[in-house]
Amino acid sequence: MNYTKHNVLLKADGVNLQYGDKQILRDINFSIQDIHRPEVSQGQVVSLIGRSGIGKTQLFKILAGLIKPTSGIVTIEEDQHPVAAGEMGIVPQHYVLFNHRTIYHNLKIGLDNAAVKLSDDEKKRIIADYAETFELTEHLKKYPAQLSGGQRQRVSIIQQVLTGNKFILLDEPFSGLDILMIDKVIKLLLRVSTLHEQNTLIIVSHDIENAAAISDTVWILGTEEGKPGATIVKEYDLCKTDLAWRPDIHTNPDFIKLIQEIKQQL
Ligand SMILES: Nc1ncnc2c1ncn2[C@@H]1O[C@H](COP(=O)(O)OP(=O)(O)OP(=O)(O)O)[C@@H](O)[C@H]1O
Repeated sequence: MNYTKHNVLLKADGVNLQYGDKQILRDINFSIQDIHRPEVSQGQVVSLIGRSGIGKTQLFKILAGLIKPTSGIVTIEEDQHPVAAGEMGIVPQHYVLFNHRTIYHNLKIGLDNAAVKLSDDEKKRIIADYAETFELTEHLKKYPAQLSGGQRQRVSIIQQVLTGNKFILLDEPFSGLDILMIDKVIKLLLRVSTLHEQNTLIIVSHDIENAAAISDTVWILGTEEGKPGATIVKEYDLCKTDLAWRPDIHTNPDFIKLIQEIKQQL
């Protein structure tokens, strides 16, 4: 498939994390580049995959600017400034919707936090549009407890899209969802990734198959013999191997082989 890679949008440079004398992350280096595809407004979707307890959540927090690494730096956007808390949309593992507010109000919180200030009428119209596009119109007056886990997850993702942040970090976005809901969340994420050229989704997960199926790049977080802490042990560029942006990916023999290969590394 035709594509080119341009400016660096995010870079992790020599990231180390230590708690006391315990090394959690070691020398993490990767960069996300702006992908261009002819006739598609194509954003970026990358996955950081690793087994439970390896340090994914710590890396997630560093990428989000929520904790500082012991050494190294994460820089973002064209001017490559150090990331600060609040610059990335965050969809945590246990989605944090406000339980005493309706879905409408939860989505409005996203717009209230947007850099662009909008009138209440404009907010109403935008929320109605998004709800329609993402099949949530009938739920706008409900409270989070009245929705299924998958529906809440989708609201949480849309809330972050509405903030206008181009970077959205998702911690285990498929966990606790049944297969149909995973499918809906995947469709939503793919949609979000093509809403804007620079939209960049960073998925942190141990769900290899679903994460890889929507990614253009997969990094494996693992350990190396004799060395403490987790690092990127392998990078898979799925654009290069023609396994990105394919609707039929789950049945593609090369993709199935890739999943087997990744599983052996975890
Ligand atoms: N504040 C802390 N002080 C010391 N060690 C910590 C602290 N927070 C996390 N750790 C350790 O860091 C390691 C990585 O934890 P992390 O939560 O990032 O793993 P994870 O890959 O996200 O796991 P899971 O998939 O189970 O959520 C664990 O060994 C954990 O015990």
